[in-house]
Amino acid sequence: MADKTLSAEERAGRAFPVSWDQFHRDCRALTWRLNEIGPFHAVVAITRGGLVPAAIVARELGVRVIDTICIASYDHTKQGELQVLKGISADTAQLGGGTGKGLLIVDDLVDTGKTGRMVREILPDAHFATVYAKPKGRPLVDTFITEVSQDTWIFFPWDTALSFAPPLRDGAA
Ligand SMILES: O=P(O)(O)OC[C@H]1O[C@H](OP(=O)(O)OP(=O)(O)O)[C@H](O)[C@@H]1O
Ligand SMILES: O=c1[nH]c(=O)c2nc[nH]c2[nH]1
Ligand SMILES: [Mg+2]
Repeated sequence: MADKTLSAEERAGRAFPVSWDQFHRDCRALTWRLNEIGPFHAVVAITRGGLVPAAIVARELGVRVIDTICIASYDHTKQGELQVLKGISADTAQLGGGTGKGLLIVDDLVDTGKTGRMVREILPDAHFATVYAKPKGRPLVDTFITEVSQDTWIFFPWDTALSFAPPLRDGAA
């Protein structure tokens, strides 16, 4: 049984650090795929992690209508109850005909799929794209670029900073 005293990051065990450069390249690769599926009336970013890929994807696709759906679940690395803090605007809802048809939802990743499931309930006909996907969340995503194992924690460039790494012979992992 999973140890509830450990954070998701501690349970993950493995680390997958992503640089800005890598993230930008992965977002562009995602857009190549999405470009074959669109056009989309608007991009809906799941904040906050979806804001960065949404900006890059919208720029590449030439989409200028961008909205947000604001969901909070993880307090740093512990996932709690999902809270929708803000939904999409009436204008965006109208563009998607009420069910999200022709809208592109963007997030940085799916992990357990809890966030994605909630967004799918709100906009069932929207296209859901993430840059990274872990196996549990993968079935919820229409398009993604890289799958990482469930026991991996992805470190995004906006959550990290460059720091000194001791040489391997001094015991660094
Ligand atoms: O598939 P799940 O297990 O639901 O996890 C994925 C979600 O978790 C993270 O967001 P978080 O709630 O940490 O908020 P943030 O985007 O503001 O960092 C991430 O950006 C996804 O939105
Ligand atoms: O920065 C993050 N990395 C992850 O792997 C993850 N999973 C859920 N939420 C997450 N946030
Ligand atoms: Mg998020």
